[in-house]
Amino acid sequence: MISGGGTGGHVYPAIAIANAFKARFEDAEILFVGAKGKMEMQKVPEAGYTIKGLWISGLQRKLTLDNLSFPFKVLDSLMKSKKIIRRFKPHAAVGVGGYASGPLLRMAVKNKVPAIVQEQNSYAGLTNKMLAKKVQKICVAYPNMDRFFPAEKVVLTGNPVRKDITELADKRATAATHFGLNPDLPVLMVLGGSLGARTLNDSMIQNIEKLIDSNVQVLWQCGKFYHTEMQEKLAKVVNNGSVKLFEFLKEMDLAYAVADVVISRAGALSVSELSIAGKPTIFVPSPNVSEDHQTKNAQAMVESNAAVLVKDTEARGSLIDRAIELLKDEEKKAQLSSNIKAMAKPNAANEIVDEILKLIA
Ligand SMILES: CC(=O)N[C@H]1[C@@H](OP(=O)(O)OP(=O)(O)OC[C@H]2O[C@@H](n3ccc(=O)[nH]c3=O)[C@H](O)[C@@H]2O)O[C@H](CO)[C@@H](O)[C@@H]1O
Repeated sequence: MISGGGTGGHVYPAIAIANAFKARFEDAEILFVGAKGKMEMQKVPEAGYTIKGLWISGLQRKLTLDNLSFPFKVLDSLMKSKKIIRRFKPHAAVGVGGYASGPLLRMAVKNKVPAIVQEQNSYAGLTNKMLAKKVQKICVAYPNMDRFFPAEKVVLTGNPVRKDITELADKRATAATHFGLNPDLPVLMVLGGSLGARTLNDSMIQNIEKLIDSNVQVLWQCGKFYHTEMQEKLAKVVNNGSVKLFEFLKEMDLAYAVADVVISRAGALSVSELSIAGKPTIFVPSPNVSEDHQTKNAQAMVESNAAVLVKDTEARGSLIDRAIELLKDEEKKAQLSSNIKAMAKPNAANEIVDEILKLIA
């Protein structure tokens, strides 16, 4: 049983673990448990798995009507989790962070189901911190996570990444055809995390003409909340077809394969995937996340000269110029590519499956 979600940064590692488990045990039965109305309720069935939804959300920092219903939601989710666990009788439960994994994993532990959590970030999330005392193992992606978790439970596996993203060699030509790009001209990919990023979108709109004049082609993922607005704004500037706007990229492997330089938020999974893909990257960490954890995620890369960091507050001014400069600098691109690749942990999903199997045994 695998539980969690809310954003791509939780959902895709969950799917990667399920796929790695299925690859070893074809007949394994896997059930996902997510939060009603959240991204996992759509993405998990698309990946071929069954998911059940709990009525659960986060606690808001200010007093809202939603907060009044929070205790009821927790109680309802705990009861529903208990029922789901009793019916499905899992051999193990894995929590990937996000609202639903709290009640599900608590109930799993209470019902003596071996339990693991997977923490994607260099700064531990609230749900995982609460579960840490109860579960048997905590699979992490960054060193020194015993600041948050009992040291004897921590295993450094890296973040589980979808298999197609670990196999990019020879996909560039197919990818260029797929996106309608000229394989001989440079490609910039702009990635705002699973939900899109206002700063990156504004920087793009302000600089479209500069990019086109520099012969740069762009794969620009703007996020579902910004799509209509960006489409309208893009229609007003001259676009010779070399700027491709997407609400959400389904074929991330192809997008990574064709990108020469990437501008990205520093969500944990983006960082892990870009490392595996070996892409020269400019990270613009989101300032809107707890404890500024995206800056911490990106910092590890920057300290190893494996990526460039531009602060969110400075992005509107200089980001696109720096990307154009980097696209032209072959030496710097090669150096960043080889250094970021050295940080990759492409076997994480399999190592997590090993940990699950040890617990079951
Ligand atoms: C705003 C916010 O709360 N962000 C958090 C969220 O990130 P968020 O979900 O935004 O970002 P991540 O970078 O961790 O993961 C994004 C995932 O979505 C996929 N993807 C993205 C765009 C797209 O068009 N298509 C696509 O498939 C990526 O390939 C990746 O697998 O969870 C991460 C992991 O806990 C945290 O580090 C982030 O700080």
